[in-house]
Amino acid sequence: MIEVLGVKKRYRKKQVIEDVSFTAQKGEITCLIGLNGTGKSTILKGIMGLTPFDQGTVLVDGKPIDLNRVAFVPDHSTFPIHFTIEQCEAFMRDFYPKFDPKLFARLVDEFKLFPEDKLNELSKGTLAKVNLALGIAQDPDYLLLDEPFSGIDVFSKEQIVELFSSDVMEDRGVLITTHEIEDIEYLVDKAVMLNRGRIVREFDVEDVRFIHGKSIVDVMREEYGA
Ligand SMILES: Nc1ncnc2c1ncn2[C@@H]1O[C@H](COP(=O)(O)OP(=O)(O)OP(=O)(O)O)[C@@H](O)[C@H]1O
Repeated sequence: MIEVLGVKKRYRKKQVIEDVSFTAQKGEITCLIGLNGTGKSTILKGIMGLTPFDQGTVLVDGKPIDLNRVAFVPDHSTFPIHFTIEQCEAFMRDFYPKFDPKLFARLVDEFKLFPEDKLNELSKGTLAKVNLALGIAQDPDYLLLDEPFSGIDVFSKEQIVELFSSDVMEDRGVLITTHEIEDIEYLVDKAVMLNRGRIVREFDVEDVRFIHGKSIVDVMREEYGA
């Protein structure tokens, strides 16, 4: 389980995250939900230590984060744009001892990627697939995904959603931010709803669906008044 405990983050004078606590379980998909600028990416980057929180603690299965067990897939590529996909893979193999070339090859095949393609020649959606494949192939226990559907066409989205419910993701804990809730609604176990850097609702998606007959978007309408 990822435990985020009482974290706070300020950028200059602006308090962006205010005392946020939640958990994300292994084997489940937890979705961080919120309108633009509510602090979702800041929380993912804070968990990874990329932009550390000012206060609070993050524990993964009761211990400080181990980057061999938690992978982060940002909404942009972190590699030099002249790199080919296979150069990215080679870098990841050197850097992450757990990187699984067979799993990467499977994802390359499923996403119909060409390893010799350079990143700067790829469409936004294809680049998102490369990032996702590189993240999953780290074989992490937990995967943090920042807007994985950003700029992705409807069929590619379907492909990624299918992947989420396949053996590739089995037993991994996923913490995801997305504005495209409808696309993954039925896969999400838990929703953590933020507003202006605070958690306003945290709920089991299935409970809310069966007991109250509400979708995540229904709850968002109530909360954000849209
Ligand atoms: N490096 C930074 N310096 C200053 N302010 C920042 C920085 N990064 C983010 N912020 C601010 O922090 C707040 C939260 O940003 P964040 O990117 O976490 O929101 P988000 O919920 O992921 O938004 P979106 O849905 O638009 O991606 C915003 O007001 C943003 O302007």
